[in-house]
Amino acid sequence: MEQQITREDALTRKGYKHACHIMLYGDSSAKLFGKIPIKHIVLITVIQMQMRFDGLLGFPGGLVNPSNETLEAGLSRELHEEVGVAVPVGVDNHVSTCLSSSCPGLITHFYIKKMAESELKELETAAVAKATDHGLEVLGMVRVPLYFLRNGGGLPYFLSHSFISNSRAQLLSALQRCRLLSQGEIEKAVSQAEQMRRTRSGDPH
Ligand SMILES: O=c1[nH]cnc2c1ncn2[C@@H]1O[C@H](COP(=O)(O)OP(=O)(O)O)[C@@H](O)[C@H]1O
Repeated sequence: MEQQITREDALTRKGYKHACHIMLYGDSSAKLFGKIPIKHIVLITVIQMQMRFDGLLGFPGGLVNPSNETLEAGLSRELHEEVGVAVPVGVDNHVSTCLSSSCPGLITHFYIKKMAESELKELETAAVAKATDHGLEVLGMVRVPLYFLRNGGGLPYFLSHSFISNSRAQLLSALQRCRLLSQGEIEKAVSQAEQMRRTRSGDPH
């Protein structure tokens, strides 16, 4: 469990690195196979370093040096490199700050921004066509499937993949905070994903 601290406390601590990541999401009227409502688009990026070596998923963003720029300006700069368009981020988009348990000396800041479906689609196109990091640090943008299909398809399968740092916990708390899924649906997805992980590893417990 990551230790939560305030954004202000984080900025007074000396000797820490700061990583800022963001969940960009929006409502969608599209339907999968013409019948399963997509409801919401949640973008999450696959980052090159993790993809090359262990295939991890994470949110767009990166390291920011608060002595050179504000956390939000640094996050906007990282986003521009990764998605190829300017995405303004403000303090009002900040949702949590944690001391990383997996990476000592790292503080992770998490942000959420709601966008229009048209803006998200433009961003997905630009991420391939214009982003300087495309094919390098970022291998591609993927959408999180927020629905349930038969045999664990959709969100449970997605959650059974590997995620960098605390990004999986950030995703789950954001789904709840933004009311994109009910608490019961989130618990169902987490338990089905856990079951899949056990089945794959051959561990029945
Ligand atoms: O989506 C995320 N949520 C939380 N922490 C993350 C996420 N992605 C990466 N991190 C952590 O932040 C650190 C720096 O992130 P990233 O690799 O995106 O920055 P960089 O591209 O500037 O090197 C990583 O080493 C990892 O521990």
